[in-house]
Amino acid sequence: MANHKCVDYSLYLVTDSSLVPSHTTLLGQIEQALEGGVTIVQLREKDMDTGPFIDLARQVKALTQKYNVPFIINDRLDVALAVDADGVHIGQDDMPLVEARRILGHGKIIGVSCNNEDEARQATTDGADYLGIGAVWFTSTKELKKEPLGVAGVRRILTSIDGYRGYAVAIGGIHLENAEELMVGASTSGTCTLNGLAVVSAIIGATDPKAVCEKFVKVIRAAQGGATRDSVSHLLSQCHLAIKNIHSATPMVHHITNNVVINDNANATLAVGASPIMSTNRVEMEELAAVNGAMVLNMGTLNDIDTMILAAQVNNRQGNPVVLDPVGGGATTFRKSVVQRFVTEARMTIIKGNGGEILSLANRGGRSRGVDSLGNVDEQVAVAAVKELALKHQCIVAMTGPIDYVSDGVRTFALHNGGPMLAVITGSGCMVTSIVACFAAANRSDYLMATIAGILTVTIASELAMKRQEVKGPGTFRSALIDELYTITHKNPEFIQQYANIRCLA
Ligand SMILES: Cc1ncc(COP(=O)(O)OP(=O)(O)O)c(N)n1
Ligand SMILES: Cc1ncsc1CCOP(=O)(O)O
Repeated sequence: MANHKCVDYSLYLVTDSSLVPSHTTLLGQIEQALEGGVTIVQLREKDMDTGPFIDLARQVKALTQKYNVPFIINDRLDVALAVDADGVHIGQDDMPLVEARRILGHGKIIGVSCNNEDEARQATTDGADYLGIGAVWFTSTKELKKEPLGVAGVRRILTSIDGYRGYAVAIGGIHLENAEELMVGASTSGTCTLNGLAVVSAIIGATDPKAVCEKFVKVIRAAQGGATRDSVSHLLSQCHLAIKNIHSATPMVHHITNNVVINDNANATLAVGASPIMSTNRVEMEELAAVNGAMVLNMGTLNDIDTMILAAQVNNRQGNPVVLDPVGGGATTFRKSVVQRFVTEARMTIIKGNGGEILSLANRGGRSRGVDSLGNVDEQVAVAAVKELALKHQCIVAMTGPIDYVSDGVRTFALHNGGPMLAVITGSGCMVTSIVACFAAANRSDYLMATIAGILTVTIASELAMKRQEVKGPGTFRSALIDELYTITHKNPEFIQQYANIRCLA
C-alpha cells in the first residue's frame, strides 16, 4: 500500500472528454467540479496519444494542486510517471498491480477495478490502496463485459474483504438520484465500507457541474453521518503539534496501574517523551497531583480502590486530566460496582476501554470474559455506546478494538489503524491508555484530539513494528512496538498524518 493513507475518496471524479458539453472544455468542467467539492480526480482518456495526454495531464494536475486534491491517471503508468501524478487506476486487463507497485513504489496511490469477490480479495492481498467496485448499474459511458452488481453486489464484495484497511469506491451508472441508495445500502459495519462514489457522466456531462457536485457532496456526507474532509484533516494536522507539546512539557504521568503491565507502561510513557511515576501509596497522592501532568487509573489488579478514588479526586482538584481504563470492567459484579464508584465519586476526563468494558459501562451487554477484548462490535452499537457515555459523563470515551471508536458525545471518529498482533501481547490496551494520558497531559485544550493522537501513535507504531524484519512473533513485536513509539514521537511525527486511516462519523 502507499504511504498516503489519509485520502478523501468521497466524491471521485473520473473524466471522459468525449462527454463534455459543447459550450465548455474538459478543464472547465474539472475546475467547476473541484469548486463543487470533488475530493479526488482521475484523468481517463481512452483514445489520446501519449504526447497530448501528458500535456493534458499537466494541466489537470495544476488544477488539482490548486484545490489540494489527489490526481490519478487511468491505466497509463508512463503518463503518471511523466507528470508525477499521485497515483494510477488500473483495470483487470491492465498492468498487474504488483508490477505497477514495483514501478511506482509505495509513495503512490494505486487503485484497482473489481467486479467480484475474487478480484477484490486479490487486489487487497496485492496491496491496492483502494478498490473501484463496479459497474453498479448499466451505463452508456462504458461497454460492460459483466452484469451490473447492483447495491447488494457492492455490499457483498465489501463484506468479503472485511479486514482490508484500504478504501473502496463504487462506480457505474451513479447519478444524484441513486447516490443515497448506494451509499446507505452498500455500507457495512466491518472494517471495509464504501468510502465514496466515482462518477463520470453525471458530472463531466453536466451543464452545471459545480451545482451537481455540491448536491453529491451533501448526499454523500449525510450518508456518512456528516463527516467533513476538514474535520478529519484538521484533527490530524494537530497531532504533529500535540507531540511537540509533549516534548516541551515532558509531563509527569502518574499511573496506578496493574502489576502485569507496569513495566511496559512506564517504558512506553518514556518512549513518547513523558515521565512516568507508578506510585500507589496514599500518603503522596496529593503532593503528586500538584506536579502531575495526568493520572492513569487502570483497574487491572484492583488493590486499593479508595486510594485510586482519592488519587482521581486530588487530580480533579488540580485540573489534571484523569484517564480511566476500566480493565475487566464487565467481568464480575464487583468490578462493575467499582467502575460505577470511579465515575460517580470522581470526574473522568477520558474513559478508554475495550468493547466489553465500554458496553458494560454503557449497560449495553458487554459480556464477561476476563480482561481481554470481545473483538468486533457492531458499528452502530459501538457508536451509540461511546456517544451516550461521553454525554453522560461529560468526557471523552474511546472503545478500542479492531476498529477504535472515539467520541466527545458530539463528534465521533472511527480509527482503522493497528493489527492483530496488538491482541497477542498482554497490556497493549493499557499501553494505549498510558500514551493517551501522555497526550492529554500536554494538550489540555483538546482532549478529543489528544485521545485520537494517542491511539493513533500506538496503532501506527504497531503497523511499523510489524514491518520490521527482526519481528518474528509477540516477543520481538513488543520490543519493536516501544522502539516505534519512540521513532514516531522523536523522529517522524508526520507519520501520524501520513498513515492515519480515520473516518469521521458525525
Ligand atoms: C475509480 C474507478 N473505478 C473503476 C474504474 C474502471 O477502470 P477500468 O476497469 O480500467 O476501466 P476503464 O476506466 O479503463 O474503462 C475506473 N476507471 N475508476
Ligand atoms: C469507467 C467505468 N468502469 C465501470 S463503469 C464505468 C463508467 C462509469 O461511468 P458513469 O459514471 O457515466 O456511469
